Amino acid sequence: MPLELDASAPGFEKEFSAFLGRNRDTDENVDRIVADIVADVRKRGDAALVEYTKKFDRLDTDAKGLRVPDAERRALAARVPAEQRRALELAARRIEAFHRSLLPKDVEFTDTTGTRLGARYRPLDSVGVYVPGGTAAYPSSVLMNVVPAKVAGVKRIAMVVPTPDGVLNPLVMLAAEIAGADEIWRIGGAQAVAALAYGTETIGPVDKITGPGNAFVAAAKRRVFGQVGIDLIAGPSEILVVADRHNDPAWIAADLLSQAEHDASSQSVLIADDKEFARAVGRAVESELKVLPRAGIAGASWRDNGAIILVPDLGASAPIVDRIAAEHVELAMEPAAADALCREIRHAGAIFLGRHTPEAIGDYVAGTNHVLPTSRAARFSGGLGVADFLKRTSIVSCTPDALAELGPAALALAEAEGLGAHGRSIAIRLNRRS
Ligand SMILES: NC(=O)c1ccc[n+]([C@@H]2O[C@H](COP(=O)([O-])OP(=O)(O)OC[C@H]3O[C@@H](n4cnc5c(N)ncnc54)[C@H](O)[C@@H]3O)[C@@H](O)[C@H]2O)c1
Ligand SMILES: N[C@H](CO)Cc1c[nH]c[nH+]1
Ligand SMILES: [Zn+2]
Repeated sequence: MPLELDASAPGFEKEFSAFLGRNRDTDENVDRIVADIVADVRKRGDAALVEYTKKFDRLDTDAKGLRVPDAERRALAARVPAEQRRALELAARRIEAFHRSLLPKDVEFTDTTGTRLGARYRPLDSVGVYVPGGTAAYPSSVLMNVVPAKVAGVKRIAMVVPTPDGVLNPLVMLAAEIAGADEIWRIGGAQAVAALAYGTETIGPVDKITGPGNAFVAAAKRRVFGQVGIDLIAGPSEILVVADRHNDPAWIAADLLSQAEHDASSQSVLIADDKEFARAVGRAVESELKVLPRAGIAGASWRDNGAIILVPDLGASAPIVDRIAAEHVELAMEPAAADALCREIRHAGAIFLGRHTPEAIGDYVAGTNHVLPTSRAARFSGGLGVADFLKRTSIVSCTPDALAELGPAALALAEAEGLGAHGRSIAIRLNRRS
């Protein structure tokens, strides 16, 4: 059974804080293992990459064999049945359309002094896209990363994906083809992140690494940040369902398990205002676990990281939702109630409204991005978007009059900071001594 909490009970605050404080993806062990792998790949390049790929993915190849040749990609992609191809194409079109709408516009602004100020956006030169593949293949994650990178105009997109036992997934290859990845490398985990960050003899380094992954991938991204940019920490998946008693318990159970089945470290939480309904959902989860293909992973996740929280009033549950700051929040209630609660929620990666918007629709075809912040990172971060593949440059242009107006204040501040050369570079243009 998962943890059961009652928000009206006296010990709630202590138990809830302990639940929030649990660390599912940054335990010291993971960090230590990842530190060694990253340092080793940085030092020994391809030789280390090949060794770790053999150890973790059971792929025995030399460095040349790590790159997927275009012909192999095409041959595999051609095997994908028409229905799945159409589904991927539909998803790609919808993701592209939504992400085009997120493209920021350059800004130009002239203030009252005549100073021209601007901000312009330019695409990154190169990105490395991590596509998970350790326990399941994620063609949808290929689209979620590569399509926005293309919309932004990134020139070089290097995709990495682990291939357990050396098996390449045809749908992942097709998704890479549809979205337009430039390079595909069959590597994963911390070693892939390190190779993208520092480069090896065969893999050119990139400027930024994006994409979700397990705890090892998330820890590696944290570690290489600074050498390269990273998008956000998109680790083991999470779902928080706020459901009233008018839902079918089987629907809610299915939603909770949809994220539990990703990873034993995933987190599924139910917030309900009716004890009998919450119990019925718990029973429905147990019965669904008897037939689910990934029941081992989903069951472990539900029992170890799951929670059922009883609240007196769902309409007032936003503060609890915010403290969990989940990757996905589902509001399974009447549309007006869902809209009202949605307005109150401040911390969530994505919010799904109403009884007919299961989170899984956002994983695949809604058009929004499924690479979203986990481990409460929704407090300070949103999901992956076009902006992650762009950088902003500020532009400043002063006329002589504008400099004459603004210069004295800058000069005063430079003098206050004791930075003489700063002051001089302004004063010299104002024909003054500083
Ligand atoms: N938050 C999001 O937006 C989002 C989106 C999609 C997927 N996900 C998450 O991605 C993850 C996918 O995980 P996965 O494991 O299937 O694939 P993965 O590609 O993330 O990880 C596989 C790699 O992990 C490394 N690894 C595994 N065990 C290791 C060990 N003991 N020591 C060192 N390295 C080890 C190996 O190198 C292996 O290649 C799940 O946690 C899922 O929830 C998150
Ligand atoms: N739910 C995952 C994000 O947390 C994304 C995904 C990919 N495939 C299925 N689901
Ligand atoms: Zn999912």
